Amino acid sequence: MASQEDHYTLPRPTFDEGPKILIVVAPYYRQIADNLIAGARAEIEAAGGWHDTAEVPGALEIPTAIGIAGRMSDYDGYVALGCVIRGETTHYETVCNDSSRGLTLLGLQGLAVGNGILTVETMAQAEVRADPDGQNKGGGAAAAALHLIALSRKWGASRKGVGFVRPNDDDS
Ligand SMILES: Nc1c(NC[C@H](O)[C@H](O)[C@H](O)CO)[nH]c(=O)[nH]c1=O
Ligand SMILES: CC(=O)[C@@H](O)COP(=O)(O)O
Repeated sequence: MASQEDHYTLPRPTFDEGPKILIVVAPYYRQIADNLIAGARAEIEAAGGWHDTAEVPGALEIPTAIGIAGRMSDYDGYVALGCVIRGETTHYETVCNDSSRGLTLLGLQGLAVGNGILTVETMAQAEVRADPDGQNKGGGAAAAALHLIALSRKWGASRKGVGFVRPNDDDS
């Protein structure tokens, strides 16, 4: 099995104007969430960006919250953070699959979304992946959003994204 250290990481993008990013986090496991948030914030700040943070009860609510923010605000991108740990039933599959699919659909609608929702079997697996000095999945999710924002700007999209029209868009 390939180790996490083996994969390639794109160079951090640069911006003339620091992007404004909303972090939406489900602190179902508080300490895990706090580590994911720390990693994401550090990555956004290193790129010269700004961040706000919103909490939702669980991973299933993250896509809905980002969808609401996408219609009601003008963030350049979004970072989804959470931790789903398998229990006794099949609910794990629902939470994992529906949260990730919801984020993918939002991306296909034109939002720049990085997915940092951990889907793991044990708390130990979550801890090493959330640790900013470990696998830093929160930082990785923020980096993904930053790269998508940079591509949007490179290809000429307005700050309001492409295709995700808000009711109050002045250029809609
Ligand atoms: N088991 C986990 C959940 N479950 C809760 C759901 O995400 C959702 O909030 C509930 O079904 C109400 O809609 N959420 C996590 O983030 N992590 C879990 O391990
Ligand atoms: C991922 C979940 O929803 C899970 O933690 C719920 O636990 P259970 O499957 O034992 O009800």
